[in-house]
Amino acid sequence: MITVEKLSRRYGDVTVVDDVSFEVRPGRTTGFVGANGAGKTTTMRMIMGVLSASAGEVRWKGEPITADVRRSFGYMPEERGLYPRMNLVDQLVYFARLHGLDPRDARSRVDELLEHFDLTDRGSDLLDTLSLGNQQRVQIAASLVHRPTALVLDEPFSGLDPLAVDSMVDLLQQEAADLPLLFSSHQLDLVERLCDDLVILAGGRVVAAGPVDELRDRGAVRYRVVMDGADAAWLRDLRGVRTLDVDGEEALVELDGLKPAELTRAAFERGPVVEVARMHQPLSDIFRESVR
Ligand SMILES: Nc1ncnc2c1ncn2[C@@H]1O[C@H](COP(=O)(O)OP(=O)(O)OP(=O)(O)O)[C@@H](O)[C@H]1O
Repeated sequence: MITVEKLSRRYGDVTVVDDVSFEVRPGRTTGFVGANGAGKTTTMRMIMGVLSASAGEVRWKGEPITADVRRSFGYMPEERGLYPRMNLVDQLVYFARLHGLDPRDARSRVDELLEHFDLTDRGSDLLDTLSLGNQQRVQIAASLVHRPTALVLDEPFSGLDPLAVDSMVDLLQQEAADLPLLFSSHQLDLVERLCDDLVILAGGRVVAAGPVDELRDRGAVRYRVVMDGADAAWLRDLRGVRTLDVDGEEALVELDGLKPAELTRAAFERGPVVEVARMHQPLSDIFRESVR
């Protein structure tokens, strides 16, 4: 487990990361979200030791993190860092060797990853001849080449189409299922789909953190009512309900005194019903409310 404990970073008088604490647990995917400039990259750089902290510390399995432990992590930096004019095999072997794999092990690991990433036939191609999606796959492969103990990925999915995202997610789930995985992203739908835990940063501070399910449950419970061929506007006059939106046969409501079963009964009394469904609060709402 990676523990970030009261981490701060100042530039002159400006504090860009302010007393940030959270945990990244093994076997769990932790999403790191926040508006542009919230401090995500700065925090990740401090976790990786690329940038020193002004205060606070990073721990690994409860102990202060060391350079050796950091070397064992897989890191995908925001500025990337592969060599555009080097072929895939040579550069992945190079990274594996930098991490201490012997030549034979490095080569077999690279072959394994290229196969896994469906890039075997591109092994001798230069990186910059690959599509953006394939270059991102190589970036991920580079972060996995030394069989890391944890993964810290700065916007690994940016610029990818939905199918490329799905295939990257599959690969990560196969290769890194048991590892602590922290990744930053602006794609909230993706974060919602992938993450077990969430850390929301605003202005350098953690404004919400915890399991995604718990964060969702903290918000108001909403119900979607869909009538069959009848206007749903009657919900506006129902006592014990706050109507958030009505669109023809559909309405979104919050219960304000009424019980769920009473809402369902009231709907059936008004006419044919397609559904009365409890809605999870979307992550985008949690995000907006947290950073407000
Ligand atoms: N070397 C630096 N000197 C001064 N300020 C800096 C420096 N590096 C970063 N900052 C500032 O720190 C703040 C946090 O930046 P950071 O890149 O960590 O945010 P972020 O959440 O990763 O943003 P984005 O989503 O846009 O990548 C920003 O206001 C940025 O301008």
